[in-house]
Amino acid sequence: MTLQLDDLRVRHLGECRYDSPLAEMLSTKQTSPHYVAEGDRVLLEDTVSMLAEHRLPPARVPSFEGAGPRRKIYFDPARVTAGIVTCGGLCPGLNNVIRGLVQELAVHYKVKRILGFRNGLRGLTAEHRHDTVELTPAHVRGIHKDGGTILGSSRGGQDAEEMVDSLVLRGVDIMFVIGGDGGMRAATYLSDAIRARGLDIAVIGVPKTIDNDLPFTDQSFGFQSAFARATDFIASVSVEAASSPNGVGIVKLMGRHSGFIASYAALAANGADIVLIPEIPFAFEGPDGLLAHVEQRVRAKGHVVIVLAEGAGQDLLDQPGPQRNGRGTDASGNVKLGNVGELLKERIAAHLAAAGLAPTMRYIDPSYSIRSIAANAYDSVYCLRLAHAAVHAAMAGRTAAAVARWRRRFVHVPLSLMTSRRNQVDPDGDLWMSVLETTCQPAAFGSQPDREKVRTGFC
Ligand SMILES: Nc1ncnc2c1ncn2[C@@H]1O[C@H](COP(=O)(O)OP(=O)(O)OP(=O)(O)O)[C@@H](O)[C@H]1O
Ligand SMILES: O=P(O)(O)OC[C@H]1O[C@](O)(CO)[C@@H](O)[C@@H]1O
Ligand SMILES: [Mg+2]
Repeated sequence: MTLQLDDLRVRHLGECRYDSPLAEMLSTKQTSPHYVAEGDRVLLEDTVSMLAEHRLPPARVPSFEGAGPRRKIYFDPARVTAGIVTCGGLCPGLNNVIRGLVQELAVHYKVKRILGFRNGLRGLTAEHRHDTVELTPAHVRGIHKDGGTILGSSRGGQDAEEMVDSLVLRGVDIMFVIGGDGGMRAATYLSDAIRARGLDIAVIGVPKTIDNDLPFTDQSFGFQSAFARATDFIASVSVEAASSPNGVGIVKLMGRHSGFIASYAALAANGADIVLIPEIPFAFEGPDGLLAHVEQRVRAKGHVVIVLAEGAGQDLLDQPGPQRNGRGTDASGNVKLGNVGELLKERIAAHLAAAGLAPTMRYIDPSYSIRSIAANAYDSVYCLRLAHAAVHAAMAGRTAAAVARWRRRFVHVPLSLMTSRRNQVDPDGDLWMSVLETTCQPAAFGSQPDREKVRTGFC
């Protein structure tokens, strides 16, 4: 199914009748390479051939509504209450987004009441709906220097109707949901339940996750900070491996079912011999299997460095059964991953010993170390600008939408699209080509069962 222009339209709560306090700032604004004027749109596709396939005039090809302040807004700032919640795994930049939201709401729109709901969407259940914190610029002044989230986060499913009751009881007009695929899914259910009740409450998602597994955004915030931190561990394990006879350095990195952190960290560290990601299955055995390649690298250079995405090789661990992997799911329904790092260590150590290359194994699993840090400079700016875009969207009455950066422009993406599929590394894309060019590893290790085609199109 090819996306059409109407698939990318964002819902508006109604006519914007109030003058925006930022209207004066907009008087001279027009579209340029550095600004998307009100009413203009950002193309979904950015190559001549992809655009030509539509055989449509520019105004009809799929495009996103540009983000940014509007001259007229839907809500009366003097009477608005905003709510903020952070959900799912921690991610560098969460506090930066909270700070940006509060600053833009309070300072520029003069919104007087901003409620922080605690510990993820459980903070919107009947049990916790009154345990909120009033957020003011003074309260959030220095939080951007800290990792984590001052509001707390959690996993688990909550009832949409119960959450809507909380918004009504607390008088919330705008709800900002900062979350990953799960959080965006929850925001979708929340806005659906609000619409079914005919309520005038805007729900705006701010996509978040170190995994970068969200579609329709160039990168999710926190991803750059996480993979930058991961390069430190790759550097350490490379030193250990290079300083030991038949050294084998392995770093296992987060990313769930997407291999972006492993791919980018390996490219940034630029010293890995092998990168293993969930999107590309691998076999241990056989003349072109992984073990033969590891042995060849150890014989050639005396050591080997492997960057392993935590979601790689799950098929080698999976047992048949209802959850496919037999390990069940977490409170949010995410499949629990098996420890492919342990399997890799065992198989490589045994193979090299049998080949007469007694190995020195060095294994690092940074785990939470790459996501509990503060945002780096890039993500700090990105988070602040996403927060500004989210406030402008909400005040202009947009809802059931996320703010995202798409081809360098800030845009509004319907939540239904944000949850339509998982963003994964395209085995036929240029990122993976760069990894192969850097590691000189083969495109595949061992004879592959038919690889589950990674859905990398727009839909
Ligand atoms: N299928 C779902 N239906 C309703 N709500 C959901 C669903 N999945 C997740 N949620 C809600 O979203 C919250 C966050 O989801 P999850 O724990 O999967 O993390 P996430 O938002 O995907 O972030 P990350 O991927 O960075 O960990 C959950 O606590 C739950 O409240
Ligand atoms: O926070 P938990 O429940 O330990 O889950 C860890 C998962 O969360 C993430 O950090 C973000 O989704 C994944 O990369 C990782 O697999
Ligand atoms: Mg997720």
